Amino acid sequence: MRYISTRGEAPALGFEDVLLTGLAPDGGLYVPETLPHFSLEEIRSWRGLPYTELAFNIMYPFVEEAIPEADFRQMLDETYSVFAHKAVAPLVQLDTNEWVMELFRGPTLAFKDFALQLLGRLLDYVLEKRGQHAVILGATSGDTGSAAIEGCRQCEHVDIFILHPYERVSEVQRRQMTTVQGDNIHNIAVRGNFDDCQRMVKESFSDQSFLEGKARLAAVNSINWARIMAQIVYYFHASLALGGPDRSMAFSVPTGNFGDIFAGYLAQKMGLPVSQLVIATNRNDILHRFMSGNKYEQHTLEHTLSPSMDIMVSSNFERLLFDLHGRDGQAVKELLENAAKGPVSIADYRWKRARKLFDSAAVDDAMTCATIREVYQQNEYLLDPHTAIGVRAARTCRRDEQIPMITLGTAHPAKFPDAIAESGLAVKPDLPAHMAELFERKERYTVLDNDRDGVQSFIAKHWKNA
Ligand SMILES: Cc1ncc(COP(=O)(O)O)c(C=O)c1O
Ligand SMILES: N[C@@H](CCOP(=O)(O)O)C(=O)O
Repeated sequence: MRYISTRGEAPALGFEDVLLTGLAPDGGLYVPETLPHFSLEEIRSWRGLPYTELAFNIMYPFVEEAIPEADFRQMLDETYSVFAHKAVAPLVQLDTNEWVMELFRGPTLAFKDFALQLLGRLLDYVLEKRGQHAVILGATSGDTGSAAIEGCRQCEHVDIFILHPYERVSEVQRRQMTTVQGDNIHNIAVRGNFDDCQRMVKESFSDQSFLEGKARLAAVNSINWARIMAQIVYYFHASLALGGPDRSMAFSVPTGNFGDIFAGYLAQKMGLPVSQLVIATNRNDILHRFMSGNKYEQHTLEHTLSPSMDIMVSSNFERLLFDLHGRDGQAVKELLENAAKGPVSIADYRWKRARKLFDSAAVDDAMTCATIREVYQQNEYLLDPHTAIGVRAARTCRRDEQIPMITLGTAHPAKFPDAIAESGLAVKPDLPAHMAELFERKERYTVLDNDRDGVQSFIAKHWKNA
């Protein structure tokens, strides 16, 4: 399997190099040159398999040239054994043909654990094999950071630097990152927003000279193909649990960086019958405005009750644009260069092709709270604000009541007690036992200005072998 860049100018790479490279040198994102395709018969034969077996069947074609079967199986066993539910991603029914898939039963209580528990193991495996050390640099709006730290903290061959927007993540999210002790773990609160953090990360990958050639950067954000790969699996898992592939499914996906929903799009391309994908955004609704009106235009980023989705420059949207433009990297490059200067549209027939599968809705804070209340009153089931946006968008955009609609439950409500309080419910979601003392643990982080050079100097000074 070879991987090519969405900007068309970087050399194609194999899995190991894609894993370690993160962002392509031409600024693009790597995607597989061709996707594996599974027949309905083959998918049907996976019914009832444990999650790890399913994960192996779906992911192995992407990694087989780099990792022997037994080693990959072992990594998957270790990865999914840390989840608190036997089903790994259990489904909860809200109504007839309406479900939430709980993706927050991993150690840091968000869907990021599915990929980052695996990514840590993959990185360690490959770095060990090559005798190399890497400096992990990631940006987080709250959840990727803690999942990356948890997934990579045991890795012998990495230092981890995570940038989060200062005072723009929930207190639980911040403490999940800043209370993990370790000489190789560095949390930086940037006086800016998530887009600023993500921009710094991408610019640092493009020019790594600040590390003076002594180390290479590795990515934990969904710019790293391995993140997307692991997120494809749970679409198959949900479908198989509800009668797929003999019936089609619809998914509603709380969306920010477009990684999770892009994984759903790939699942469909790999043979899973998916009839609808709903892009569910908060007030930072650039993707909804594009999907509903073919206008891609950046607005000022706003702070909402769903902070993990406070994202305007949505990385993985580039991967979809690449497909919509017939995999013409030059066209994507020009489009994104223009998008940085002002509003852009794509050819109408390309946009209409996207609309066959995708719908979208933007949900504001008041509606998020109303949905948390509504579902709690109907089902005694507490949604986190991101999942609530998914449920509201699912109910708004549903095309066919006969088709199961599955909202991805992306985070545990205990991560966002302020949003739950704001919804007016008198319930306080408890943190699980392993996080019971979170508020007593000592925090360690550094606040830096929104200045790339300052952040890079900090990294250059603090990584282990600097
Ligand atoms: C809880 C939660 N929900 C939804 C999202 C959006 O996912 P994506 O960025 O893959 O679109 C994120 C972060 O990205 C998140 O942390
Ligand atoms: N919501 C994310 C933002 C980063 O997204 P990623 O999927 O590209 O890592 C977060 O919680 O950090």
